[in-house]
Amino acid sequence: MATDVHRTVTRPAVHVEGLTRSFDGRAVIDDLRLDIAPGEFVALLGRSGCGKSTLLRILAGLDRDIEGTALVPRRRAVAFQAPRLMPWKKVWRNVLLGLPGRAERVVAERALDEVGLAHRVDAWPKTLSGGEAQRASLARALVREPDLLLLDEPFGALDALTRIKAQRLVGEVWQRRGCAVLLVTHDVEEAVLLADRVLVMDGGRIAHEQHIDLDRPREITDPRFAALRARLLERLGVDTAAAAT
Ligand SMILES: Nc1ncnc2c1ncn2[C@@H]1O[C@H](COP(=O)(O)OP(=O)(O)OP(=O)(O)O)[C@@H](O)[C@H]1O
Repeated sequence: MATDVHRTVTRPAVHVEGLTRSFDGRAVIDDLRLDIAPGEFVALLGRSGCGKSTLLRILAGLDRDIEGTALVPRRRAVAFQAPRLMPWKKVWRNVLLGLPGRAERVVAERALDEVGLAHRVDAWPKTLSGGEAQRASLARALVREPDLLLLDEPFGALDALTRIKAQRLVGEVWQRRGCAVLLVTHDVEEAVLLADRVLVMDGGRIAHEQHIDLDRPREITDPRFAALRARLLERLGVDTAAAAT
C-alpha cells in the first residue's frame, strides 16, 4: 500500500552552518552551526570573549566578513547593552531612527506604549533613567516588526529591581509578538527564566544546549529551576559546590 507521507518542514528563523569569523588569523567563531525556530526564545551564554557578541553582530548584518552560511530574516532588529539614543532627538524620533520611509509619530507612540513609556514620548534622552532608556531602545527595535529580535546583554547595566522589570517586559513582548529572540547574557538565571533553549558557546562553537521545559511564568524557587541553573553553571565551568561555601 502506498503511503502518503506529509512532512511539515518549517523554515528556521535562523540557519547558520559552517560559520567562521577570524580576527588577525584567529578563528573566534569556528565552524559554528545553529538553527533557531520561528518564535523560539534562545539565550546564549559563554565566558567573556568567547564570541557571543561577534555572532550576534553577524546575525544583525553588522559584520559580513565571514565564511559559511548565516541565513536570517529580513525583518530583524537589535538592541545593545548601551541604549545608543541620539541626545539631540526626542525619544519618539529616536524610536523611528533608521526606519525606511517616512514613519508616523503614532508608530513610535504605539511602540513606546508597549514598553510602558507612553508618558515619555516627548522627553529628551538625557532625562530618562537607565531602565527607561533601555525600554526606548527596545521600542526602537519593535517598530521594525522583527521576526528576529537580537538582544546583546540588554539588562547588563541595570540595577537589580529595574533588571527584573525589564526581563519581565521582554518576556511579555516576546509572548505577544511571537518573534524569535536571541538573547546574549552573562546571567544564567536570566537565561533559564526567559528562554526555551539555552546555548553555551565555547571554542567558537555551540558546545552545549539545554532545553528549558518549565511552564511560564517560571519561579526561581522551583527546584527544577535550580537544577537547570546548576547544570548550566557546571557547563560554564563554575563549581557551584565551591561557590556555595
Ligand atoms: N573587531 C575586532 N577586532 C579584533 N578582535 C576582535 C574584534 N571583535 C571581537 N574581537 C575579539 O573576538 C573575541 C570575541 O569577542 P566578543 O565580543 O564576541 O566576545 P563576547 O563573548 O561577546 O565577550 P563578552 O562576554 O565579554 O562581551 C575577543 O577575543 C575579542 O577581542
